[in-house]
Amino acid sequence: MSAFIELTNIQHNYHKEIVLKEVNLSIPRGQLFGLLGPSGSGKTTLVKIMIGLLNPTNGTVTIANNKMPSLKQMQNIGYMAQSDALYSELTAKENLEFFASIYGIPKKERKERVTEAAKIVNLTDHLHKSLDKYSGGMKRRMSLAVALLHKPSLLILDEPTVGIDPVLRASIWEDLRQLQEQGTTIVITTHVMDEAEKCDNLALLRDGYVIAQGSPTDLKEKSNTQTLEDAFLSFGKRTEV
Ligand SMILES: Nc1ncnc2c1ncn2[C@@H]1O[C@H](COP(=O)(O)OP(=O)(O)OP(=O)(O)O)[C@@H](O)[C@H]1O
Repeated sequence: MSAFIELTNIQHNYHKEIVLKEVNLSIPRGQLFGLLGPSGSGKTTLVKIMIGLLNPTNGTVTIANNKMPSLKQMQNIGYMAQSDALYSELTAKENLEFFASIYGIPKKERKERVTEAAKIVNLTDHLHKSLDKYSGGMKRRMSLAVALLHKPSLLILDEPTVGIDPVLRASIWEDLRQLQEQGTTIVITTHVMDEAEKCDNLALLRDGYVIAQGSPTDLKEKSNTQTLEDAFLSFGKRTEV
């Protein structure tokens, strides 16, 4: 059986800069999968290609055997970008209602979905505040709520916890685990090692290639290292010429 998300020979250039050289990746359904790589290694580019926001220069992406971009699959994806795309002059509730209408959630279901999404991210008591009165962490949680509104089967989160304090970060990870238990496949990008440790499987991205793939334990065992950071360095050395 093929994987839920399959990336084959992905290459991407921005003008003359080759950002992704040859990426092959298989992500099984139901996993919390991490893309780990240093800043500028192409993580955002790769997730944008994965969900059909960006056409790769070469290569193919399939999700549930549908070649991307597929409108059908895009409707099942929740995407949380690195920067919050929210309306600061509107309240949290108005933001959620607006995005619910954009997603095409039927009017009679909207109220319930808005309540549910706010509850998951613990913002129920702050729904009537306008977002210009939200802290950075609250805005990130609101972006997660927006990505969850239409109950996507695939959630793609681009560095969701950047700038978030450790307590909120732990609580977001609890939310993610709960969503995973409900059957959601989650792909997360990070360059933070302790977050990468929490993923079921990881792909290590460097210089436009996936230099290794496996569970955090596998990766440490295979590289005979004690930490993911050392594992990353060790796999990196093997690919150097
Ligand atoms: N729209 C664009 N036009 C031109 N170059 C781009 C564009 N977007 C990204 N790049 C370049 O592609 C490379 C990879 O960027 P990308 O944002 O995918 O990396 P990243 O791993 O997500 O980085 P970070 O962890 O800092 O967010 C960088 O060199 C970046 O400058």
